[in-house]
Amino acid sequence: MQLGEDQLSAMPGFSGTDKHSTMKSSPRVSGFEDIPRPFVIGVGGGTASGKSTVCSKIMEQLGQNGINEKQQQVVIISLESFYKPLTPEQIVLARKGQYNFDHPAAFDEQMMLDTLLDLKANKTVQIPEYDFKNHCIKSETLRTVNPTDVILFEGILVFYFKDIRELFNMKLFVDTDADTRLSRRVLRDMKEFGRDLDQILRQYTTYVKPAFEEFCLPTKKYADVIIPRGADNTVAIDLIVQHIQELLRGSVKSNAPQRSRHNSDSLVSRPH
Ligand SMILES: Nc1ncnc2c1ncn2[C@@H]1O[C@H](COP(=O)(O)OP(=O)(O)O)[C@@H](O)[C@H]1O
Ligand SMILES: Nc1ccn([C@@H]2O[C@H](COP(=O)(O)O)[C@@H](O)[C@H]2O)c(=O)n1
Repeated sequence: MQLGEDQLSAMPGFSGTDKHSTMKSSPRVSGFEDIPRPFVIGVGGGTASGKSTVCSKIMEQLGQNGINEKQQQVVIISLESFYKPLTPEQIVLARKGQYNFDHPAAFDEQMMLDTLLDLKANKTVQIPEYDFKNHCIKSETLRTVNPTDVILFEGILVFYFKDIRELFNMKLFVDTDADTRLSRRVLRDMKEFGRDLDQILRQYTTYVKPAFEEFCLPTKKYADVIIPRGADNTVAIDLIVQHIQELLRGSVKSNAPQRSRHNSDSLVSRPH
């Protein structure tokens, strides 16, 4: 499904056309005709910087929360879905905080690339869901992701892999102070994953922090937009949401002739 004018104009903050004053208030910016669909946004940043929270806020402001997955026009995909499976020996190490989940080699780059290429080709894909408590993929659940308008792909190393980095149409880096990230990470790992403080701090100092400095932080230079303070930065999030809405407005127009659509996706004609 593609975002139609009706749905877009229902989005909070959408300042586009109405049926009587097409484009008068917000002229189409040249170049938007070529906006790809889906529009893929990479969201990088250190652990617990607020990547997921920023993505959720973007979804919410695009009016996408609480919508049936099949009808969602914006989806969030997380890098953790692409962790390589661990051997029994590695699981033992992981339980003691002695496995490096922050190294690029921990991820299945090929699977990530294939999945993103399929999504870019508007194919339906199945994505594993990750279980942080047990350090493995939830074998019983594969998430189906249908062709969509916007993909938010978030994770610590989304900009590390060149092939994947080049697939993004927009790159955001969530930049949150390291002390804040560590304190959030400790609370999250204890509350949500039932880990003990010793294990969390050992893993953080041995692997998480050095890998952040070696592999994640250097990718900040690829970002189009850096978001200081993460989800607290409502100004940045509002601007990004507005920009996505503008882009989608262009995309709706340019893709219309090639795609079948439902009546509810009615488009308002625009001057060229
Ligand atoms: N602005 C914020 N203020 C307070 N807590 C936050 C904020 N942003 C995120 N958190 C909390 O910090 C933890 C990590 O946030 P999350 O968005 O999952 O980060 P990431 O996806 O980068 O790992 C979560 O428990 C989340 O609820
Ligand atoms: N079994 C696992 C898998 C990953 N981690 C840590 O998760 C972090 C990445 O997720 P964020 O939401 O924080 O971006 C990464 O730093 C890994 O150390 C883990 O602890 N256990």
